Amino acid sequence: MADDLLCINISSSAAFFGSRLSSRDGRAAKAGKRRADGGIREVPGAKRRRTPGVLGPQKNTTPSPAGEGRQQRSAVGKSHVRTTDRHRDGQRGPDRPFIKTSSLFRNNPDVPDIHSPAVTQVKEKVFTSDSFEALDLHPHLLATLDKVLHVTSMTSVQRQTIPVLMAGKDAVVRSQTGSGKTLAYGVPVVQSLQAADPKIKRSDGPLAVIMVPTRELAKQTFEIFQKLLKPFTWIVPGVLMGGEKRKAEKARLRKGINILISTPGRLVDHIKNTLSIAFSAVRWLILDEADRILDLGFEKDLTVILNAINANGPSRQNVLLSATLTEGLSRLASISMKDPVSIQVSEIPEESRATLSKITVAKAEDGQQADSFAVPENLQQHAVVVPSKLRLVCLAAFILSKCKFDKGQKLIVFVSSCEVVEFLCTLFTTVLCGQRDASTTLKHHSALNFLRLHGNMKQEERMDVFQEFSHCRSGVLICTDVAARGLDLPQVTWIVQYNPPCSVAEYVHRVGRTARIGTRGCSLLFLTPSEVAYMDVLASHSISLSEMKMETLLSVLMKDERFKGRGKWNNKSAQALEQELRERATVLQSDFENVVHASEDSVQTAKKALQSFLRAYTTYPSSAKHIFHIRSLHLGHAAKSFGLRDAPQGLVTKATKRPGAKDKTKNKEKRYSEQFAYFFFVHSSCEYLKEQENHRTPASLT
Ligand SMILES: Nc1ncnc2c1ncn2[C@@H]1O[C@H](COP(=O)(O)OP(=O)(O)OP(=O)(O)O)[C@@H](O)[C@H]1O
Repeated sequence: MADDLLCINISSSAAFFGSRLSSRDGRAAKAGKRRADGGIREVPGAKRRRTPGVLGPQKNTTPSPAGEGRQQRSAVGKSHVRTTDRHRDGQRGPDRPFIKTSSLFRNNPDVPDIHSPAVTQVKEKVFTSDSFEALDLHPHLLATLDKVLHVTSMTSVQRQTIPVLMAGKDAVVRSQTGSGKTLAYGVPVVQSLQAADPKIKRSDGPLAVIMVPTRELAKQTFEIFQKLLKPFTWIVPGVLMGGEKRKAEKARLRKGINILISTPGRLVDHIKNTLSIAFSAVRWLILDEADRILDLGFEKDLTVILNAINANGPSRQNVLLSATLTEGLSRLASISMKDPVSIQVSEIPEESRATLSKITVAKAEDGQQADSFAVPENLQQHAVVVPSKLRLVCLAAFILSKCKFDKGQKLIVFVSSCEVVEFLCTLFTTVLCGQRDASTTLKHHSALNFLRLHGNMKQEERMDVFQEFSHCRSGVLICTDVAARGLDLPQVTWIVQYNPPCSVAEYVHRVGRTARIGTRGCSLLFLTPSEVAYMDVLASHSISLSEMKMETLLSVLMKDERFKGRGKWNNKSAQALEQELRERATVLQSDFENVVHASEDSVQTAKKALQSFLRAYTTYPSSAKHIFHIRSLHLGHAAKSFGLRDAPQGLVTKATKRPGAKDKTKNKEKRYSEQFAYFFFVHSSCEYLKEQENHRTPASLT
C-alpha cells in the first residue's frame, strides 16, 4: 500500500460541496514522483521521500485472475505512511497538513480484452409506408394525429396492433423501445370510446384503465391522451400518481375520469382509502411496461386492482405491452386472456438462433434458451472496462468530452441508488462546472448542466426536472432506474450505464431512452475488470457491444487546461503524452478528493453514497452473482471512486451468500411472477388466496 500512496499538501480551506474550490496547490500534480511498478508508469512529479521505518513489510499485490477485489485486498487496510513531498512551486507551507492518497494508476487489476461473442442483433423495422388513413378512424382523430401529434405513417407495431385492438381482441405486444407502442393502444382506445353509443358521460367513471410503472411515465401518457382527445371533449382523461395531493385526486375522481392512467400504488391507495372509484364500466385494461407491472414488486398492488375491476365489470379488452416481454411471461399471461393475439414485431434470424444456442452461459437457469430482445438498429452500443479506482475520473472525462468539447449532446447517466445520484450530481457540478480565472474564483461553465432524478425527490421537483431535461438542448441527467422505462425524452444522444443494470431487460430499457423512433443514439456501459463476463450475458440475449478504450475516454483531459499537470508534454513523445495524461487524470481525481474531504459533512455524504452503492451491489439476482458479487469488490478502490482517500471503516452492507453456494431462492422471483401472471385477469381474490395458501402450482402450468 505504501507504494500506492501519494502525499498531497492541500489548502484545507475548501468548503462543503457547492462552495469555492481550494486553489490548485492540493493537486496530485504536485505530488511526489512515483516509482514505476509492475510495468505501469507513473506521472512525472516532484520527488517523494519516504520516512524510513514506518512501513511494515509489503505484501505481494500481483494481480489475480479471480477478480480485482481479491488481488487488491492485500493492498488495503495497512497503516498509512508518513511521507513528504515537494510542491510544484517547490515549497510546502509549514502549517499545511500532509494528505495521503493512493495513486490512481498503481495496483489496478489488469484490464482484460473484451471478446464480445459475435451475435446477430434482432432487428425491427420501425416505420411502414402505411398511412393512418388506411384505418377506419374518425376523421377528427386522423386530423389530430396529423396536426397535433405530427404522425402520418404508422410504425410497424402500430400497423400490427391497431387493427387487432379495433377488432375487439386482447393482445400481447412486444416491440422495441421507442417504436410507438403508446399510440398503438392509444388510437384504438380513443376510436372505440368516441364511437360509444350512448355517448360517454363523465359520470360513467373509468372506461379504460392504463397502468404504468412510474409517475413520469403516467404524466407522459396522460399528455398523449390529452392530445388525442382534443376533438372529443366529452371524454375525460385523468392521471393518478404518488406524490400528488390525494384530496385533489379524489375530487377529480368524484367528478369522473373516463380514461384513467395510474401507477399501481396510487390506484390501490384510492381503492382502499378514498373509495371514490367505481370500476363497473371498465372496457379496457392496459398494462404498459407489462413485465415490470407483473413484477414481484407490484404483485400485491395489482392483485388489489384486478380484484376491484373484476368484481362487477363487463367483459373488457386486455392489452399487455413491453419491449422486453419474455416469451414465458407473455405465454402465461395470455392463458388468462381471451384468445389473445401475440404481436411481436421482430423476428430472430436463423443465424442468430444458431449462435445463441452455442453460448452456454446464455442459458437461463431453468435450462430454457434466453429470450432475445430487439434494440434499435441505429443504436451504437459500447462498453468500457475501467478499474474501480479510475471510474470517477473516466466518467467525468466522458461527460467533459461530450458536453464541453462536443456541442449539443444530451446524456443520461444511470446509477444504482438515489444517494449516488445526489453525490455525483453535486460533485460534478462543483468540480466540472467550475472554471478558475486568474483570481481562482469559480465561474459556472454554461455548457455543463447537471440534473438529477430519483425516487427520493419530491414530486414537484421530479416533474420540474423531467420537463427541464425534456426541453433542454444539452445537459446531463444523472438518475436511477426511475427514468429507465417508457420515458420519451427528445434528442438524448448518449446513455451511460455507470452501474450495470440488474437485468438484461433493464439494460434494454435504459439504452432505449435514445435512438427512438428511427433516430440515432449511442450507449456506453461501464464494467470493472471482474465484470466483463456480463458481455456474454448480453450476447446471450442477442445484444452485442463494441469496446471503447479507457485511454480514449481519458484523452479528452489533454484538451482541458484546468487539469494541466507539470507541463512537460510539449515533449511530444508517446511516453511523455501518456505521462501527462496520467498526471491530468490524477489532478482531476485530486480535485474530487479535495472537495469530498473539504468538510466532515461532505465526507459523510460520500460515505453514504459508497454504502448505498455497496448495498445495491448485493441486490443483483442470484443468476448474476457470479459476475456481480460484493466479495469481488475492493472496498478501498471503490471508496476512491467516491473521492474518499481511505476505505471507510464499519460500513454495514447486508451480507450475501458466497458465489456458488446453494441458492434455495433460485428462480423464485421468476416462478412468482409467472404464477402471478396466470392469475392475471381471471381469478377473484378468494381463488387467488386459496391457491396461495395451498402453495400449489396451477394444473395448467405444469
Ligand atoms: N407513427 C409515428 N410516426 C412518427 N412518430 C411516432 C409515431 N408513433 C409514435 N411516434 C413518436 O415516437 C416516440 C416514441 O413513442 P412511444 O413513447 O410510444 O414508444 P414506445 O414504443 O412506447 O417506447 P418504450 O418501449 O420506451 O416505452 C414518441 O415521441 C412518439 O410521438
